[in-house]
Amino acid sequence: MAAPFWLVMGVSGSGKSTVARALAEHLGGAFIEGDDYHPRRNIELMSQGKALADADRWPWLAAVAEAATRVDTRPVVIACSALKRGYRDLLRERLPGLRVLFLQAGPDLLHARLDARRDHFMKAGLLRSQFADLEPPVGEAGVDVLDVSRPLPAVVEAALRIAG
Ligand SMILES: Nc1ncnc2c1ncn2[C@@H]1O[C@H](COP(=O)(O)OP(=O)(O)OP(=O)(O)O)[C@@H](O)[C@H]1O
Ligand SMILES: O=C(O)[C@H](O)[C@@H](O)[C@H](O)[C@H](O)CO
Repeated sequence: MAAPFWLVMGVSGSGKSTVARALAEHLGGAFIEGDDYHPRRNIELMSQGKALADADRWPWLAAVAEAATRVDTRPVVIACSALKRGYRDLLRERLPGLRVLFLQAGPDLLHARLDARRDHFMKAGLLRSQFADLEPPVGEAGVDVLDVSRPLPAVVEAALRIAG
């Protein structure tokens, strides 16, 4: 049976929004942009170049999960950093059958992509803290790893192959 929920996760600049949106479109599902569910204070912190702490993230993750359950369409494809194991466990608990796509690339490449990105509150300076917080999901149930150092069409094609 097709998975009802997909989490596209990784550090800032790994391509979560881009890949999740493309995947949702190809699967005929709904797309949820995790960033839309941050409390305003979180956006302010990140805009000031300050990393979020666990306490800032829990209410956000709960809001993302709730938004996903409110959507009627399936599958629901969610772009959300979900950097730590505990964050993913919260999402798994609330979104049964959740499949995870982990977008992986090195800091230098992602730094360059963030530097080139315009009009976004999240700047490349926070990348170091993102990698420091990252607990790769490798070995957790229902996880696939995508090498996103490749050009976008190849990444999307690989994501579609995984999603069937
Ligand atoms: N495979 C790729 N090759 C080249 N550029 C890419 C690729 N994937 C994404 N990008 C570009 O990298 C930038 C970051 O992508 P995107 O905004 O989707 O990442 P994100 O993980 O959602 O970031 P954030 O968490 O900060 O919102 C964008 O400008 C996007 O167009
Ligand atoms: O978990 C976090 O540190 C943050 O929430 C970020 O990852 C942002 O949501 C996003 O990735 C930036 O656009």
